[in-house]
Amino acid sequence: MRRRIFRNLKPLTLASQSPRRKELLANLGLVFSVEPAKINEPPPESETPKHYALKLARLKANEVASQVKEGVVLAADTIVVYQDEILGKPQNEEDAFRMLELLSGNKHEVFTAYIIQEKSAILAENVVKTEVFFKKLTQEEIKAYLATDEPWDKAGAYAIQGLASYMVKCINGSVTNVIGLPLTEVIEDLLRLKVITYEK
Ligand SMILES: Cc1cn([C@H]2C[C@H](O)[C@@H](COP(=O)(O)OP(=O)(O)OP(=O)(O)O)O2)c(=O)[nH]c1=O
Repeated sequence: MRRRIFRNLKPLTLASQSPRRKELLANLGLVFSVEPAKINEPPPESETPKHYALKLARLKANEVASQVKEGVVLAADTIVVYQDEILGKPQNEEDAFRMLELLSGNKHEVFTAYIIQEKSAILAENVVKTEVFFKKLTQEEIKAYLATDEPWDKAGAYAIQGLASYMVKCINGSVTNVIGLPLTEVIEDLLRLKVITYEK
């Protein structure tokens, strides 16, 4: 039995070090190479969260697209936003604790911006929003979670796909968007741009 819906019409490079993004695409049976973008993420300025995520995704896409010989590059950036405050990856334990205290018992937004680029031409760019509702967390619970290695490389200091899954009461929007790539939209764009097509 075949485990593949899509085949490539063009080579695809994922410009990401994120094991989650790689797994999300690999789960669909997509064929792609991985080339992490080596950029220093600048801190947010006065732009909106949506524009900040797009700015970072553009920087990543540009860096890798300038090096890739053939095909298209897919780059993305995910941020967590609580009442207009952008929560990136936590810097330290104190930072992670503060983030989880903000999210506790509240609604926040997760934005993932993605870019599909070929050489210097941006073929598609999009920002997708998901609303996430957290249960109330106790201090003891946050401490126990922070003792795991899960929060450190995640925006907002949690992983919906991991140990924090029980902390999420409900979401409004795409779950893969929270994990790092809004697959519905990304696949639609890759099909439209004829980077991939359906297997016969
Ligand atoms: C909120 C949330 C974020 N994340 C992850 C997705 C991203 O990997 C990370 C946000 O950081 P990003 O800066 O978007 O990505 P990255 O540094 O991991 O990889 P790269 O820049 O090379 O593409 O947080 C989860 O895995 N689960 C979650 O529930």
